[in-house]
Amino acid sequence: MSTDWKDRRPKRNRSLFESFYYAFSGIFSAIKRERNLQIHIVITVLVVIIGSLMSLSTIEWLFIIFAVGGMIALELVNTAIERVVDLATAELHPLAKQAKDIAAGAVLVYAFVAFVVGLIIFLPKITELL
Ligand SMILES: Nc1ncnc2c1ncn2[C@@H]1O[C@H](COP(=O)(O)OP(=O)(O)OP(=O)(O)O)[C@@H](O)[C@H]1O
Repeated sequence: MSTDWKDRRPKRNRSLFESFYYAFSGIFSAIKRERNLQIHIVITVLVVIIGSLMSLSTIEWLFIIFAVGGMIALELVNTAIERVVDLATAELHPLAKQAKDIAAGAVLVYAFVAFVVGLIIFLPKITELL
């Protein structure tokens, strides 16, 4: 079996530090270009501020961390899929459409879950304040 693809890959990471560096530069380049990711970051900051003001329990913080962290991670994966699809074809193609729409669907599902988690945690505290 040909291993030609291995020779065409960019140079392998030499150290753990370099791997982190590339991962962080990927995160920053996605944040710079993707409006949805910027919105998620703003929401995350707001949720952390509001959560701190409402003194959430440890369990509540754990759910919030999984909700917002998972949301950002999934949006990064969605962005990576969009890039690969655009790299694979500049033409309109039904499979390219499916790949992008399914990845966007995954983000939508998680966004709904995160929203429900936020409602369950914050709604009772907000109604208590009113
Ligand atoms: N190569 C393609 N072939 C067929 N349909 C495509 C292709 N590229 C994009 N589309 C369709 O257009 C939609 C928008 O794609 P586009 O790449 O412009 O935005 P996006 O980057 O997916 O959106 P966002 O960044 O807002 O999540 C896709 O969800 C898909 O339905």
